[in-house]
Amino acid sequence: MKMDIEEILYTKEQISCKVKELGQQITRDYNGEEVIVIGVLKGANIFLGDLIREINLPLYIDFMAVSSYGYSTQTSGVVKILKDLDLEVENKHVLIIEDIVDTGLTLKYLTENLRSRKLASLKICTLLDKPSRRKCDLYLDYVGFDIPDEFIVGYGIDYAEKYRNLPFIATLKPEVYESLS
Ligand SMILES: O=P(O)(O)OC[C@H]1O[C@H](OP(=O)(O)OP(=O)(O)O)[C@H](O)[C@@H]1O
Ligand code: HPA
Ligand SMILES: [Mg+2]
Repeated sequence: MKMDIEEILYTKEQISCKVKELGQQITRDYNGEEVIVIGVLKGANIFLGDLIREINLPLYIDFMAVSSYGYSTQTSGVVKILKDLDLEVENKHVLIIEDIVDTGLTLKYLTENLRSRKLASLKICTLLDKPSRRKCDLYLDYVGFDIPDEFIVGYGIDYAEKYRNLPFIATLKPEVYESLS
């Protein structure tokens, strides 16, 4: 996989430092309240695993699976719920954990869906934000890094389901996309 990498944007150490910072900020802001974190599968899985161990609050974990990118670098724009929550979220503080916000369409859909469930509060935490690509209005409560308009992989994030296990965040060489498209 190493030979597919063009540039490392964030190393394992830089990610770990940012995850600690986010965890501390979330711990302070919720002030001892119980929180349900919702990971958006599959991309957020690794970030969620690291982040929750930096959050010192009574915490419950659930997951939702939605998909819009499939095997492409372009969103289909159509978001489908593939797996819904197991936990009851009415009157609960809910924190959505995402790996990356790009067009924002995935989270726009998810937040609208969750808001109808009478939560006590709803916030979003994303490790990466690509604001230049946004196609809708979306407020992000916690953001790790703002990134430029480049397709990235690693630390849970895939291209055609590959590269999720890279411990860093990186761009791929152009020929990798050509060979898979
Ligand atoms: O802001 P958007 O343009 O909607 O893109 C962001 C979403 O796209 C990716 O997920 P994807 O649908 O590829 O599924 P995955 O998490 O299983 O990789 C990523 O993990 C975010 O959930
Ligand atoms: O930059 C990206 N990389 C991988 N998956 C994605 N889904 C949205 N943006 C991206
Ligand atoms: Mg993906």
